[in-house]
Amino acid sequence: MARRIGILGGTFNPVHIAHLRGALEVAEQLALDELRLIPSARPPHRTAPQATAEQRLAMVQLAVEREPRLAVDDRELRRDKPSFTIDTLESLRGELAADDQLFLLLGWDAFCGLPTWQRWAELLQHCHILVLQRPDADSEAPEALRDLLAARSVNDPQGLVGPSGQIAFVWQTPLAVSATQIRHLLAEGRSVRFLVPDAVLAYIQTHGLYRGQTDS
Ligand SMILES: Nc1ncnc2c1ncn2[C@@H]1O[C@H](COP(=O)(O)OP(=O)(O)OP(=O)(O)O)[C@@H](O)[C@H]1O
Ligand SMILES: O=C(O)c1ccc[n+]([C@@H]2O[C@H](COP(=O)([O-])O)[C@@H](O)[C@H]2O)c1
Repeated sequence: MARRIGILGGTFNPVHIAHLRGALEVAEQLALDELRLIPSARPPHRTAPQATAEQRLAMVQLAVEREPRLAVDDRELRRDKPSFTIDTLESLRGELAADDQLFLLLGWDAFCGLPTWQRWAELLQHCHILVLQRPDADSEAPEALRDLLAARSVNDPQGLVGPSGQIAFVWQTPLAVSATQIRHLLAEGRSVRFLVPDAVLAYIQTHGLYRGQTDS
């Protein structure tokens, strides 16, 4: 039987409750067999984060360790080049059966940036795209995405058929939390308790991450 696999890529600098809650809610709503969080080793559109790829991976591993619906995939740390999503999808597809369904989760802000991604027009050959609403983001889709949305979007994520090729919007509990906000709070010496899992908070404290810096 075809499997249903979701992936959420991110810099996860650090991973926070909106990533985790969104991933869990989508996994439940779409009855996914697996939802993998994939830390970006070298985020293509950002300056290098202060936390190393290994530290960001470790925080994601701690965050999901007691949640059987969520898993971590470290393949982007095993590639010695920028973490392009098309490469990740091609590599995943090489491990799946042809009829397995692959769902790429993107927050609204990430989705709006799609036309700037490496070989972006090929992404839907490998996966469906699930767009997560994000309360802290602008609402207009860029012009470059209008035709794609008109041709490929379906109203109900339950209506996504086949292994790849369509776009749907998914509901998640709106959480206006960002990693930027968390880094800023930590730089100011303030608490981020309840914005990240306790195990992630302990890791940040043990490794002295995000102290005295205002970004990245
Ligand atoms: N609060 C949120 N609600 C919905 N989606 C989110 C939220 N925060 C992040 N995402 C999505 O999760 C994915 C990974 O995000 P990322 O690791 O860049 O976190 P971030 O909080 O956006 O980080 P930063 O503040 O450093 O830009 C992206 O697709 C992003 O849109
Ligand atoms: O493939 C690309 O060109 C590309 C460009 C920008 C971002 N991405 C991916 O999008 C995900 C979210 O990125 P970010 O920078 O918002 O954390 C993460 O998995 C990145 O690797 C991918």
